[in-house]
Amino acid sequence: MALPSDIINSSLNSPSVLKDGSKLNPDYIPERLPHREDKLKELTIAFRDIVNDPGKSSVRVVITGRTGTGKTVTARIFGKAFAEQVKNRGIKVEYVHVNCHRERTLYLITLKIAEQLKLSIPPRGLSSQEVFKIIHEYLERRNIYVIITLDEFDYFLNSSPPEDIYFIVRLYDELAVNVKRVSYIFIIRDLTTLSSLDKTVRDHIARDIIEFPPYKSNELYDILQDRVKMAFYDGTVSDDAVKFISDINGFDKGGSGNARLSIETLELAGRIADAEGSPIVTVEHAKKANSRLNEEASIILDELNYLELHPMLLVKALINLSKREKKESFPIGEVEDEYSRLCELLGVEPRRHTQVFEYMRRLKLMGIINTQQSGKGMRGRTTLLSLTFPASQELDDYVTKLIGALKNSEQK
Ligand SMILES: Nc1ncnc2c1ncn2[C@@H]1O[C@H](COP(=O)(O)OP(=O)(O)OP(=O)(O)O)[C@@H](O)[C@H]1O
Repeated sequence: MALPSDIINSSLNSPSVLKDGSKLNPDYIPERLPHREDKLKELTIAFRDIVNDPGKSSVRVVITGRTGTGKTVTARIFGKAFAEQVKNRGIKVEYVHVNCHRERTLYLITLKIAEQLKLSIPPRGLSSQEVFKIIHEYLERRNIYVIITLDEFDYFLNSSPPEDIYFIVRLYDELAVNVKRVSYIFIIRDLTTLSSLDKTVRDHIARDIIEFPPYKSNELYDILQDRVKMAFYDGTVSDDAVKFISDINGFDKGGSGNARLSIETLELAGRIADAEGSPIVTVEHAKKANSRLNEEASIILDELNYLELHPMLLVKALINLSKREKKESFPIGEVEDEYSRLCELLGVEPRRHTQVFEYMRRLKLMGIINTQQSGKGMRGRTTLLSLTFPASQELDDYVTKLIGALKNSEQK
């Protein structure tokens, strides 16, 4: 029988179909954007006043569309390329991208903007409004215009006090300046979020709406082929495998039209091929990857369907924390705080601690969460909670939808 060290060494040296897996990473920014060229054009037209009549207006564009339709990547590529191109025409534009789910408050968003502009802000004592003023003065001094993308802006709209929303979108009512240097791209997954806003605020956001439709199968095929070239060795991915993934996800063939999920399937197919020692990713590997990803999702979705409102809110609290903090497990107290915040947002009374405990026990039995005791490092010992599944955007959307339905049925 082989020694563990031999097994490890031979596996470390075993060949892989992947030449550069980082090109399949969700944060990787590709050079080309197949099938989003028209969106780059629309964005350029929307922002060209910055070049034609600098400082006259503050441009506002909303990008909307389902998950995985390229909203984030298109905004980033547009911002960078636009700044580069207008530089040749003598105009200084900086692009700033802030994720409102990660930066949860107006203050954190403002600091992030300053940080990306490489502007140092005193650590304490300033309000968001004051920081914004410093940012504007800096732009003025250097004659810079800035395009700020506020990604997952739905989250900011749903969780911020009205005065903060008002401030950020009606910026030029608050700042007494002649030259408007700040323009925005708002990325909003669900446009109905806007309907709850006051008209005077809404009109400052929804001036120009660019919709990103879910991808059709031939579009996913082109996107995947680009990634195959970048991430895999020549000739190691069969055309049938790519075709299978694009057909199963293509919106015109009943799929979700999600490029992220398609790329994730391609990557998993590659890893399965490696694990089986196959020099080629075949359609069988693609099928296995697809059913593995779907199986995981469907078992969890099934379980979630049976939850009542409050346990569901606990799941949502864990999803929020996992996405925000990029960690997996959280002390029970933190989960309860996030849960209480969600209850407040929804206008429902949070359950008492003992009841929450009972829900957690049940969620554990259902296989939805894991619990473990923290090590001694933390103050005393505490229970750490984690989800048994990745906090993907699809799941987040699904849970949010179920919460909405449960809340409505409670009110009836
Ligand atoms: N047209 C495209 N060409 C190449 N890659 C793409 C394209 N569209 C999307 N992608 C890739 O698909 C993944 C998801 O895209 P992105 O994060 O931009 O979607 P999104 O619409 O912002 O999703 P979400 O609403 O979930 O945040 C990323 O890895 C991105 O690089």
